[in-house]
Amino acid sequence: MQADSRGRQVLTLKGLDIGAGVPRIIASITGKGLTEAVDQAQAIAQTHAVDIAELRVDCLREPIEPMHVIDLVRRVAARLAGKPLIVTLRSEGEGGECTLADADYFALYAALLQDAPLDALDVEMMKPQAQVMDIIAKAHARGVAVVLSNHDFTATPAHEVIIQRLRRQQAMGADVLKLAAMPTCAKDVLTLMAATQEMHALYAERPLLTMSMGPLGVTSRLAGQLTGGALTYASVGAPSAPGQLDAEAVRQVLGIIDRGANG
Ligand SMILES: O=C1C[C@@](O)(C(=O)O)C[C@@H](O)[C@@H]1O
Repeated sequence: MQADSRGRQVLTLKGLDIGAGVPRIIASITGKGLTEAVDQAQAIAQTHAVDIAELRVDCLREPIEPMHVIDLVRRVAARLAGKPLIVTLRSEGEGGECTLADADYFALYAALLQDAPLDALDVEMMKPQAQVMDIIAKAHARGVAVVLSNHDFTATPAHEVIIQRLRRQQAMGADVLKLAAMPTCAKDVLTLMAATQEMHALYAERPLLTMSMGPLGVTSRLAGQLTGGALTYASVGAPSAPGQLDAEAVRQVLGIIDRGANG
């Protein structure tokens, strides 16, 4: 990690700087089985539009057993042509398909940290705190970055609550601060963007990854240059959440905004 004069750190994963310059683009691998997941990894490797892959382990239809998932992560990582890999188990309560008990969620993450070639791990901040802190320590001991995440698929928290959660993630030791919320009106999208901008301007020492989901929220996924968001999700094939745009289109729009903003 390098830091600027205000203490903002740039996270580097596999030589890719996150938190400086144009926002980085993440695409999710949502395959229901090994072959589909590996094919998606290959497609992500081949497009210049995507910087980072996220493997959504919760989308697997096969039993989520450590040996099986470790093998999957190895095969996916081998196809990514050097692009960094985030591994995510998204719980049902946060918009995913993982129904594992917390003990099994953390046991699987601990097993992956032992044996799988991942660059970052997505950990839901609202899980039991002692276990969250333990897995953060384990990840850091292995040189794996932690994305602490929080999702609200029904509403957008108030401006102050968004900032509080992102600050808490930072205090807990996150390397990336992530919050996704569902807007019910245009103002909710502006709330998410304004809270991100304030967090970036006043408090953030780590890269920010925030989004307002669904069709109403698409502007938030393109607004990192304005709000200070360092990363955004976009799709290669099937989106992994509502409102994700095609990665090629997002790459173009981010380039246009960057050229306009930097002359
Ligand atoms: O947390 C997120 C963000 C996301 O939900 C989105 O809205 O783009 C997509 C998920 O795959 C990812 O894990």
